[in-house]
Amino acid sequence: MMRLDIISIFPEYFAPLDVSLIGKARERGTLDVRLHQLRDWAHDVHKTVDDTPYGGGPGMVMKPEVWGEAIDAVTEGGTPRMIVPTPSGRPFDQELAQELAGEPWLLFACGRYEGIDSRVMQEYATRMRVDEVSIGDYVLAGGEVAVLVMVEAIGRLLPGVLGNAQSAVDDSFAPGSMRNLVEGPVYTKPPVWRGHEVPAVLLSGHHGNVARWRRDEAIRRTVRNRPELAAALDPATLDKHDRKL
Ligand SMILES: COC(=O)c1ccnc(N)c1
Repeated sequence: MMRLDIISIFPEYFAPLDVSLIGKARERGTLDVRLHQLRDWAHDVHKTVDDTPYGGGPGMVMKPEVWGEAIDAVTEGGTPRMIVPTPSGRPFDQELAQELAGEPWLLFACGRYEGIDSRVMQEYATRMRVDEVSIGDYVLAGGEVAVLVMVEAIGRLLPGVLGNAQSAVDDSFAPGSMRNLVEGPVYTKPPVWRGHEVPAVLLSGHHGNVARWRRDEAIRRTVRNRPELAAALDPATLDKHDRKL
């Protein structure tokens, strides 16, 4: 059972976690998701959670006192792994998703505005693992959508969540045989659709040829769409493939 705590001023953003895979994992008791309204720990009449940045500049910064009270209350002295979504964080990737899927307890701190006062991360790093994590090189209005992305990527890796555990192994970027590779094209019935035929090898029933064709297509697509990943591929793999390109 993994426990997920999410602190946000927009907990309603997380309604989607009640549906589909994550919803089923919660029903099954694989995931224990707890949502918290940050403003519950802001005591002034306006429940203020932000203020102007020291040093000047645009936007607002979230106050350390409010976050400190919220995290203390939510963690009750325990030590979850704390994740703070931010554009300036370490890149979230399949490898980090796999790593986080192995954690018993995650705490997501959703920042809005220009971010959370940096002393909050400093304070909690003294007693738990704190990672600032980015889901890509673009800026959002708040961390909530990033948490939805991470929770879905992590949740589908938990035992019993995916119908077929094998599909997580074959995922694009998955550690092992798909490392630094994206998946190739997929097909289903009918065998011909508007004159477009499914590649014959996939109908051949020859598993060895199918596996080789899939790997070649994965390399081909990686070279085309993600040259920087293809550059990291074992040259022997590419070399064998290139002769066919
Ligand atoms: C406020 O949070 C963000 O804008 C954010 C969080 C995580 N990844 C990003 N690329 C942006």
